[in-house]
Amino acid sequence: MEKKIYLDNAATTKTRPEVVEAMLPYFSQLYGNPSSVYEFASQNKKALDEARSIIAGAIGAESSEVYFTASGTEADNWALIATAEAYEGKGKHIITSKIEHHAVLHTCEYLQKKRGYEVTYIDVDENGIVKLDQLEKAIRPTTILISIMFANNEIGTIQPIKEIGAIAKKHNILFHTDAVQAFGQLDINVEDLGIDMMSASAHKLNGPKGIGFLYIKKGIKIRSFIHGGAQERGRRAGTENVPNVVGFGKAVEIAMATMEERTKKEIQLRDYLIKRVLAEVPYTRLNGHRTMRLPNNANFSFQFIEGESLLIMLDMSNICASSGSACTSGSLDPSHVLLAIGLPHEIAHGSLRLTLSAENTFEEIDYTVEKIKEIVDKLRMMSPLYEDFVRRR
Ligand SMILES: Cc1ncc(COP(=O)(O)O)c(C=O)c1O
Ligand code: FES
Repeated sequence: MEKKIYLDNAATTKTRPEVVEAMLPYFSQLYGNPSSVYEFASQNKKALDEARSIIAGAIGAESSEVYFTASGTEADNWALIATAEAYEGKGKHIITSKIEHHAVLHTCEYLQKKRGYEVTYIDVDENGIVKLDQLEKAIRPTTILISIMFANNEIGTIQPIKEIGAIAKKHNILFHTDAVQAFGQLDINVEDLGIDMMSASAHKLNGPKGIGFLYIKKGIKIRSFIHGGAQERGRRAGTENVPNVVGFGKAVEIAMATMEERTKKEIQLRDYLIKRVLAEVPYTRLNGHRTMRLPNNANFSFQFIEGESLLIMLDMSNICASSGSACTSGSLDPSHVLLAIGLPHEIAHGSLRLTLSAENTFEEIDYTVEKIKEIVDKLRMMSPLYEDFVRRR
């Protein structure tokens, strides 16, 4: 098979042709600065407003509560750092989980090490669900923020967001969620779920790279993050990336219109893949929750092998996959998420993340399963651990 089989949609997705088309005029003909007063530039201002309104509508928010950022990472940094600064008077304690993306974890470490904050990292159970009793017990009078991701980027586990929102509200604490993987895959209504702040990113839902947003509920006292001009209601300065914002709006419009049909297809492909791999590859486990998981995520651990070797050999078979999150796949440390769900180091190392799209086919899944079987067999034959296991059996 010559064609690439792309099974890494949690890392990024293909920008849809309709999105590219919507963006193009804003590079060429419509290049005005949205802050300028003349008629020519007002079209840019209008385009920003339209995209903001589409995005706000998609999460049950008002346009004035959506702030564009350069990435999901920036939105996470903003939510955490600016809340820390604005609520310092109340206290310096933050609660998060052990399985957050590094955009949250490394920002928490920064606040701990450089700014004197205390951070509690809540455990998850074997399926990756945050322990709610532990979360509630961790709350102190000085707690200013709970930040728990909507759905995990590695194992796909979806958190009980509504329950977490209710706990935060009961204790009068702000609740931020990193919904970078969830937005476009799951129904989200910030009001119903009790979310005060939410991060998202366009390139995970067939939009362009380098554009995200932070939802900040009306009335929340949160500081500006980038200082300068009056863009984004004075809270995030810098001339807006109009083409990217337009592309984000278009991607969200399409994602919302296609969500039901698209995720139904993804779930069929995902469940077929999971069923075949678990049935046909011995000494294999599925990581993450069986049902409370993103429609397109499958994450396996294969005993006695190295995930890195598996990835390289899949690549030679034209299959794009990942062994963890994109930025850590270059490192040899096992994933913090797989360790947090209780996997021993050697099993965490033998993991593979396959994240599908509705454009994948059953034929591609069949080919992938055959390749996995072949490669896992080959790697096990070369593994001293496997040899040892077989001898002792
Ligand atoms: C859960 C989660 N948060 C944050 C990010 C970062 O988003 P961005 O790539 O837009 O910076 C990612 C992307 O890998 C993610 O999966
Ligand atoms: S920094 Fe992105 S996954 Fe770690």
